Amino acid sequence: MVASEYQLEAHPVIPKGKPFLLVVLDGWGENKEDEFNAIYKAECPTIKSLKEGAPRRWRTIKAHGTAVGLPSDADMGNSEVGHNAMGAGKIIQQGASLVDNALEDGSMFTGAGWNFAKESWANGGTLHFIGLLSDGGVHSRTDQLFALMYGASDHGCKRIRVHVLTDGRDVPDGSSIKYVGQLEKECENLRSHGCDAKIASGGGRMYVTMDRYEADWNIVERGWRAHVLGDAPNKFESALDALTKLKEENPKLNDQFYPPFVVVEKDGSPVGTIEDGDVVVNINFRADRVIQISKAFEYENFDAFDRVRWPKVKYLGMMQYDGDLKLPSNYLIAPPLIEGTSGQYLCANGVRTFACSETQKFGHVTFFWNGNRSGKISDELEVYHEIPSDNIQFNEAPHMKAAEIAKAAREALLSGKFDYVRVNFANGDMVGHTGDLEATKRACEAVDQGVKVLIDAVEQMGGIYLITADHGNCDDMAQRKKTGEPLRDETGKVAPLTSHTLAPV
Ligand SMILES: O=C(O)[C@H](O)COP(=O)(O)O
Ligand SMILES: [Mn+2]
Ligand SMILES: [Mn+2]
Repeated sequence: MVASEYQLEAHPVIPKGKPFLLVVLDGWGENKEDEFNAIYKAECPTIKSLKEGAPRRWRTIKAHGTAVGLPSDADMGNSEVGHNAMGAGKIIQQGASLVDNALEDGSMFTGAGWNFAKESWANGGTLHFIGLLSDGGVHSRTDQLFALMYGASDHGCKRIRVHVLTDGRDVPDGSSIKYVGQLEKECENLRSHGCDAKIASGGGRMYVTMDRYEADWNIVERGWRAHVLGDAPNKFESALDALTKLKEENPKLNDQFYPPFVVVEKDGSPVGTIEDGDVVVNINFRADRVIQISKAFEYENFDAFDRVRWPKVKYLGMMQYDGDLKLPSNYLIAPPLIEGTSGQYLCANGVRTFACSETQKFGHVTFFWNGNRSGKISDELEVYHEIPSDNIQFNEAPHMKAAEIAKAAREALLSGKFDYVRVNFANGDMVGHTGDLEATKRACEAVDQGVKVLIDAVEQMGGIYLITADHGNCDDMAQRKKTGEPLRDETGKVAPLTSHTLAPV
C-alpha cells in the first residue's frame, strides 16, 4: 500500500513501462569556449550532438550559490549540494549556511552539542579541532573554525590543538601556506588571552584523513597516527616549517598531497596528541570525507586499521554526517533533514531503480541523492551497483571506470528489470581536480563515449533520458585574473585550476 503522501498519478505524457535513464556528468559545466575549457577542447561528438541537435530540449540551470542552498553566489556548487538538490527536487539550506546561521544568532554556543563538548574542557581536557583548512566552502571554512576557537576560549577553554588538512583542491594549489599563516596568527592571539592554542599535526587532504566511500583506509590511518598518536614520518617545530620544508624537498608537491606531519617541542615530544578526557570537534560540515575518521573515533569495534590505542574522548561532528547510522552521535549543528526525496516517491510507487557509479562517486548517486541517507530506500525495488575505483592519481588513467559504468548500466537497461537507471560519470570532476588539462580532455572523451553507449541502449528500449550535471569543474582548467584572462606564473605557464567553477550546467 503506497503511503498517501507519496502516491504518484500516472504521468500525462510519459508512458509507463518504458525505462528512464538519468546521467549525471560530475563536474561538467557550461562555460566560455576557450582553450582551457576541457570539454570544448575534447572530442565529445555525442554531447555536442545532443546540445546542437535538439536545442529545444537543451537548457542550462544554475548549480552554485543560493540556487542550491549555499550561503552566497560566490560559493561554487559541489557534489553534495548538487546531488541533494537533484535527488530531492528542491533547494535545501546546506551545512555551510546552517553553521553560519547558528554562529550569527549565537545558537551554536547554547546547543546540546556545545554543552556536551564544554564539559570536557571544563574538566581540564584539551579541545582538538580536525578538518580541512581553507575557505573553499565545500567541506569547511576557516572563518567558522576561528569562530569556534574564540567561542571555546570565551567559554573557559584553556587548551586548544588544531589538526589541519591542507586543501589545494577547492582552492588554488599553494594557498595552504596562507591559511596556516592565518591560523597561526589566531593561535598567537588566543595564547595572549590565556588560551594555549597551537597547531598539532596535519597533512594533505587527499593523502591524510579525508578519504571517502572507503576507497583507501590507509589515508585515514595516516591521519589517525599523526592526529591521535603524534606519530608521523615528518616532525617539525611548527606547521609553517612543515609545509615550507616539505615543499622545498619536493617542489612538485601539491597541497592536496602533503605527507602527514606532527608538530613537536624542542625535545621532540608532540605538542598535542589526543588523550582520554579530551574532546575532538571535526570542523567539516560536509559528510563524505569525514565518515571514516568519525568511525575511527566513535566505534569501539573497529577493524579497518590498527588504532594502537582508542582514546576515551568526546567526538563531535560539525554536523551529524549520517542520519541513518546516527554518526557521529554528537554534533554541533543538526543536519538538513531532507524528506520527500524522489527515491521515497518512486519506491512508494513500485518503480524499480538501478543506481551505479564507481567508488569515488558511488555515495553521490546513493547517499547524497537520497537526502544524506545510507543504505537503500527499498531492498526489493533498488539495486545499487558500485564499480571499484582505482587508487591512483586520476590524471594517470583519465578514462577511470566510465566504460565499466556504461556497460553495467546498459545491461540494466536492456534487461527490462528496471524502470529507472541512474549513473554518475566521475571523470570530468575527478580528473578536473588534478588540474591536468590534457588528461581532463581525455576524461571528457571517456564520458562522452559512455553516454553514447547508454543513450543507444535506452533508445533501443524506447525509453527516455535526461543528461545533466551537479556543478562545473572541467569546463575551466585555468585560474583567472579579474579580467577573465588566464593567470600565468613568471615563466608564462598558466596556473591550473583544480576547483569547481561557478558555471551553470
Ligand atoms: O571532495 C572533493 O573531492 C571536493 O572537495 C569536492 O568535489 P565533489 O563535490 O565533486 O565531490
Ligand atoms: Mn561533483
Ligand atoms: Mn569535485
